[in-house]
Amino acid sequence: MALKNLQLFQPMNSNGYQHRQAGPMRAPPTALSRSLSKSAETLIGTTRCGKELRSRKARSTEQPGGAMAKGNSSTALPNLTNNSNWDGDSLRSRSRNGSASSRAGSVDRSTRDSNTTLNSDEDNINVVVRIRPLSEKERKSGEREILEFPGNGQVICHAKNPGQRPKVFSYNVVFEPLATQEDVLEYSGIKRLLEMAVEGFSCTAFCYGQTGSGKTHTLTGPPGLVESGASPLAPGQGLVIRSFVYLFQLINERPDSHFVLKASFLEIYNEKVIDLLNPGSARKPLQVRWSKESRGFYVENLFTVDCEQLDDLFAVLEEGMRNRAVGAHAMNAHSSRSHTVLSVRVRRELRADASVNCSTHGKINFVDLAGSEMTKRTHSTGKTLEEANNINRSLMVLGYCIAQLSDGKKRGHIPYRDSKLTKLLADSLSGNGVTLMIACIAPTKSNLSETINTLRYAARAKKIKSKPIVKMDARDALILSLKREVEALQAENQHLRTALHVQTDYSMDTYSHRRTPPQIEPNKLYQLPRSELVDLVQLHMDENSALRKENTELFTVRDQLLRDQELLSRENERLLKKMEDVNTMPKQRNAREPWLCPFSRQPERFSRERKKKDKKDVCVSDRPSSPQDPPTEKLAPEPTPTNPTFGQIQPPTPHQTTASTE
Ligand SMILES: Nc1ncnc2c1ncn2[C@@H]1O[C@H](COP(=O)(O)OP(=O)(O)OP(=O)(O)O)[C@@H](O)[C@H]1O
Repeated sequence: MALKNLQLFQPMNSNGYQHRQAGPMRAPPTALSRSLSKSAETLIGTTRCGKELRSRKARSTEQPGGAMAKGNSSTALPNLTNNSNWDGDSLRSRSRNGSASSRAGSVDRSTRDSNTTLNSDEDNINVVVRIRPLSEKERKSGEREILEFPGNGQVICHAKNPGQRPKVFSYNVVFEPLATQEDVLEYSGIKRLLEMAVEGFSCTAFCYGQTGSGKTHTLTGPPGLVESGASPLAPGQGLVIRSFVYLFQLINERPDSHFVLKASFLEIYNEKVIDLLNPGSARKPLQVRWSKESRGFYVENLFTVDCEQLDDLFAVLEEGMRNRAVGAHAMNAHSSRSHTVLSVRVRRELRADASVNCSTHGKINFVDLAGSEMTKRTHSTGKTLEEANNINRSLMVLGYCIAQLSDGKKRGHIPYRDSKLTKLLADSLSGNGVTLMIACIAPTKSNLSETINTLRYAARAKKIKSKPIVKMDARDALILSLKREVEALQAENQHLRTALHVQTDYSMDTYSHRRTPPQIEPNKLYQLPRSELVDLVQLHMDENSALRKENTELFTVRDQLLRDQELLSRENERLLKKMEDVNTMPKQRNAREPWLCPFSRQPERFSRERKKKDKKDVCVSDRPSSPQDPPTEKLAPEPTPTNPTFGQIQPPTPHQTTASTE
């Protein structure tokens, strides 16, 4: 009924979002339970960022796990399948090895979108694949390409030996080597993630793949581009900068809401979490802790930066990129030696209706994973070897978590706690978040086994299901949902009353003594003392249950009336049928055989007399009936109505009809 259909936000309704009931109201946390971040003053000078960024640094008031102050409540969410960005069959290509001549031919979108199989409650992780072009080094050494893209989101890996069968994988979208950075923004589904982050969802985009496969290139462009301060519209700029531009575009399109953006940037280097916005000279690691309140992991004392303008986000990215650990090895001269997580929290304060303001807490994470590497091939030794081992270990744990999560039936313990990376990605992988995985691969024969590993990894991740939820303050959610429910019930009851012609009026009937909640001025809700707030909630709840009761009563009346109507219409039909039968009979016979007239009161008596006569007729009949006799026409059986008007007119039996004609 009304409650089931209740949605907290209009935009969500239109997208078919589902409602998850607000949890019980919780008391705001104490200041101590919030995570603290270092004050701006103590940090100036420790970072190499420009003045602009420093001026934005502020003490964070955010709660562990993402929500800013107060408890969280949730509302469920939309299906990635509906993403309008995913239209474009013209982009499908049948090119081989990226030989597509047109730009349009460089993106391959599956028409068999796996998400279409999902029900509205659950969403799958969206997985796309990007294949980098041959590097100069590979070209010079005459490396062979072994990937084929037949379209429909498929990637075919040809085996090293001609006798072996090729392996076929399929994904939502495949970006062939000629795909541009802009293509990735348009067709990867990242725009949808950003829209959802603005609506209050927790979203994550992460790049996975072997070392040198193009993860960092996809997220931030070629080495040094971001740090050089190049224009955000430069063709090489990666997904992060492009997403920032789109995020601000979304924000500017919503003048009815007030947005607060906060960004943080960290890296996990050798299993230590380092704040990239404030690494300090000693690069002191931060602790990853579990928050009972938000039921998630968070990084203690992580620095956050208020970002009022687009430039602030650029500055955060630039600063973090300068501070992240990069090294060289045989397979990549600018190899990331750590996993990085850039988070932008989006707090949206919107006026839900005339009297209630509420806020949502969305988030978008960009995760650049360090590449898995075969230490033999990268010739890693010493420090690089230690880094590689840590990278591989954490990726192995991530792989294990993905395998467990994707195995819907046998889901057992998920070892998030086994690495810092999985602790921080737990939220995105496990349930409440919306996740995009960009699997990056190299096209060459020498990378075949790593490529197959990545594609398998991605195929497994594609099976993970999640139920994204909007995070909003519990108190706001509760009041808002009660108000919406009251309105929906009132509208429904009014409709029923009109339909049933029931004359009830709130001012006149038993409902009139009920106290109705007062109209609270916009923006005043927060100023109400706690006792009044509790009273307000109580009033809404009372009104709600009274309306629900009335609703049930009205439905009972309506059901009874519907039943009566059904009986009447059945009787009507029966009578009409009889009328037709009568009209098709010859008139004379009707005159002689009054029991065929449905409106006569005589037939009952006649039929009893007739029965006696028939018995005699049977005795004097010419011959007994035989199985070869044509079947005699039967009249429709009578209904057995409960209505007393039924059953008074008995039609003649088939035998009587036959006898009368003889
Ligand atoms: N799509 C692409 N177009 C052009 N050049 C690319 C593309 N993808 C990757 N490259 C180039 O390939 C090289 C390796 O890419 P990148 O550093 O992004 O790999 P990675 O997967 O991040 O490696 P690692 O895990 O070692 O950090 C870089 O010079 C990068 O510019």
